[in-house]
Amino acid sequence: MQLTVALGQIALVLGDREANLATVRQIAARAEMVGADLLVLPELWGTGYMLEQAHTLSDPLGKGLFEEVAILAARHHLAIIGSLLERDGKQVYNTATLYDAQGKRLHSYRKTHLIGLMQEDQYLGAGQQAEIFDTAWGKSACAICYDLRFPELFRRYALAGAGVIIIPAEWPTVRIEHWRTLLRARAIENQAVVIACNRVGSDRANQFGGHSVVIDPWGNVLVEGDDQSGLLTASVDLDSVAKARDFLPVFRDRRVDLY
Ligand SMILES: O=C(O)CCC(=O)C(=O)O
Repeated sequence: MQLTVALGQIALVLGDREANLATVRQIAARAEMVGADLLVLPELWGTGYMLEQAHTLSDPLGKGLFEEVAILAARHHLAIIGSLLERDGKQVYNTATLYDAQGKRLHSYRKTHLIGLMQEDQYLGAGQQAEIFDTAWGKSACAICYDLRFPELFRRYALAGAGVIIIPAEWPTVRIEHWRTLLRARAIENQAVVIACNRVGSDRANQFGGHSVVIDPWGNVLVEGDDQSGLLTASVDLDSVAKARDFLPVFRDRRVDLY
């Protein structure tokens, strides 16, 4: 089975939900035109890192910007995933949601590793769940930006059967080589398709580096952006996951008696 992925590598306007939604509406229309099955958006695409206003800039699941994504998914007949500020009572989370091509929410994931370097831990709650989910293209999982530095999360997903791991991000230019290296490592070590969308542009503190990618289970980069905004597309062979895992059975060969 082939999956056509579109990566919406966009610049964001800090705290301006309407402007960012307008950009995403255009990107979703373009993703439909290129025949994408799945559109991936960056982390916190609605607001960027304006965390001191997280409460007022957030929405409960299913409302506000979450509802707008559901509408776009159904309108353009494609699945959409990206993260937004989610309000649940007094707490706010950095939450990635996957909507299917009918606009139904299939999964939500609250970022589990909050990055102190960007004050996330001061303003947001940490997710307490890391589960895989079923999609039209098979078992998949989600991680958000800083989560990429924690291989245990990805191994958990792979052992649970996920063959596709999707990562929305706001990764700064200054550490972009970590991003590129770790993404390939997560794909190779877990024999998984890794789909990662990073923003571009800048905010008060950082320049963001783009280099959104789709990587196959052998670590081949199927498409990679530069540091400019744009829509990137790739078609990925999902059968390659089972083939790689059969050919080189590293999960079987782990020494769980030692570690
Ligand atoms: O780990 C990094 O270097 C960047 C992570 C990050 O920017 C984030 O989680 O938002």
